Amino acid sequence: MIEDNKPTALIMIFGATGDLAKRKLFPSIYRLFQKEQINKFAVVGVARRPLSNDEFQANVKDSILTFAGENEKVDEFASHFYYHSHDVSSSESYIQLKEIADRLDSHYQLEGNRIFYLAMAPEFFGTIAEQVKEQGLTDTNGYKRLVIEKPFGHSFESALELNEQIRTAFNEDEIYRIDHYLGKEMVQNIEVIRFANAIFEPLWNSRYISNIQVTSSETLGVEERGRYYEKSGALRDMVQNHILQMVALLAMEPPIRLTTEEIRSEKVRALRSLRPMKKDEVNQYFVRGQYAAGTLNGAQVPGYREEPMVDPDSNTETFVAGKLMIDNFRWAGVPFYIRTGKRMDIKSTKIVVQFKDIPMNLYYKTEETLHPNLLVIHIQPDEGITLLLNAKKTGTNMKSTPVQLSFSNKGTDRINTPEAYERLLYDSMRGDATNFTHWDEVALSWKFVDSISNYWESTKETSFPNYESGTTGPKSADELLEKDGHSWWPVENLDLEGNC
Ligand SMILES: NC(=O)C1=CN([C@@H]2O[C@H](COP(=O)(O)OP(=O)(O)OC[C@H]3O[C@@H](n4cnc5c(N)ncnc54)[C@H](OP(=O)(O)O)[C@@H]3O)[C@@H](O)[C@H]2O)C=CC1
Ligand SMILES: O=C1O[C@H](COP(=O)(O)O)[C@@H](O)[C@H](O)[C@H]1O
Repeated sequence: MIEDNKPTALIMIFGATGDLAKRKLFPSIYRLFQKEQINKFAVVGVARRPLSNDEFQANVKDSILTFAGENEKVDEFASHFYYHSHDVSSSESYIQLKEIADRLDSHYQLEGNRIFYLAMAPEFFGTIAEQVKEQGLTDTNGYKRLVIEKPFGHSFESALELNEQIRTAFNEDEIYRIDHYLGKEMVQNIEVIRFANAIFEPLWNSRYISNIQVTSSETLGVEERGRYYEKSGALRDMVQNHILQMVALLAMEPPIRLTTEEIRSEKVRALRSLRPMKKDEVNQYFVRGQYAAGTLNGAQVPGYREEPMVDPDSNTETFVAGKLMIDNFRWAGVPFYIRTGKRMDIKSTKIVVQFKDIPMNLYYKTEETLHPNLLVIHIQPDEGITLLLNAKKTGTNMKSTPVQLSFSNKGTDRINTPEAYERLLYDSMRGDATNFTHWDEVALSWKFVDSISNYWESTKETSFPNYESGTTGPKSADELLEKDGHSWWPVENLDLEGNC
């Protein structure tokens, strides 16, 4: 059941001295506090390094000033934070953690509600879940919920093993698997655009849609995460989770009700319809890339193989482009093209829905430039929607020109737009699991991705590095669409300022 009143909870953050806690979690809890969406709460930070409560509170304040950009009531906010130095692999200190939790529960009247937020390396996820149960931290009168960060496994097998471990302590409806893309405003908007507009849903199928393109490009390189990324690559890091989640939202059937269960079950059905690939078909549907040195924003940047903790002969992909086919009645024959990569020319996530030309266009096609109708969903950094239509060119004799109808979130209340983590934390406190991934979605996504990664790992890509930093990726990504008579819509030109 979703609680609508101000939720109360004791939030235990495992990994409270880490990067995620500092950059995302503390500022998000602060914003909920500042907006008075929560008032009865306490946070226990857990990590190994020795810190007093005062030192930890000072770190929290520092994070708010740096990443939330405000300091109103920051002392009062930080006073809700406590610290417990604890090695999560040792069972003894969970007993002290339980004592702290029980004390804070009664001090702040938290009704026994507990959130266990795992902001740590994934190898600890299973142990923590088992220990909090064994040491009695989950024996509480209120709710107990596990919020778990990515990566959720490395393959279907490892994800299954992890899932079985955490299920010994938490039921599926108590597990909140974070996919931060599901907290983004415009990702949440996909359903509304589709299902609240009479003009789209009737056209949302293979009769009217030519292809759908999902691009998530980054300018950042692998930074300090070489150790993790070497074992992950772009396929596991971005496609298995964020990109397939966006595809599921675009492809799913309308749910019969807007409940967590119904929405998830439609997403699962869409993921089940993904066309599986045999080994010898992978190259037909997917291409991979790895960045070389290049120039980005005027500065010289190193290639992937020169990054710290990266093998100088690495076979890891930093770019993926693929063609997904969804073999069901609605989508038969419509390719969903996806691409994502690091060190590309711009930071941008966009969805472009390209509609088919209508026969009338033969009549109006007076110029080679006649534009197909496009619906562009701008996920980030700009947020909004653009619809590209054709209209009469002023003063000419029935010549057409593309025109845009644009909506930008910037113009409304962007300042108050909650960040992804803020929404997701709030949802987990309210018991709304809609924007978290269910095990069935995770399992299907891994099975799909495994068929590609197993093949890629067994074959050395001799062309690596195959794209320069600061570009749109390897040529093979363009060729993938050219084979079908399509091409990528250039995301940098499909902006909300009217350029196309
Ligand atoms: N950073 C980000 O932006 C994102 C991170 N994530 C995920 O979030 C998780 C955390 O990432 P991030 O914050 O970057 O990682 P960090 O390496 O910055 O932080 C790791 C944390 O774990 C603690 N820790 C490590 N070993 C132990 C141990 N044995 N017992 C107790 N505490 C321990 C560390 O503190 P200490 O050394 O004091 O013990 C530190 O607080 C990962 O799963 C990552 O994939 C997901 C998306 C984005
Ligand atoms: O999960 C991840 O996402 C980020 C990209 O997130 P965004 O919100 O900035 O688009 C990516 O950089 C990172 O490698 C990956 O682990």
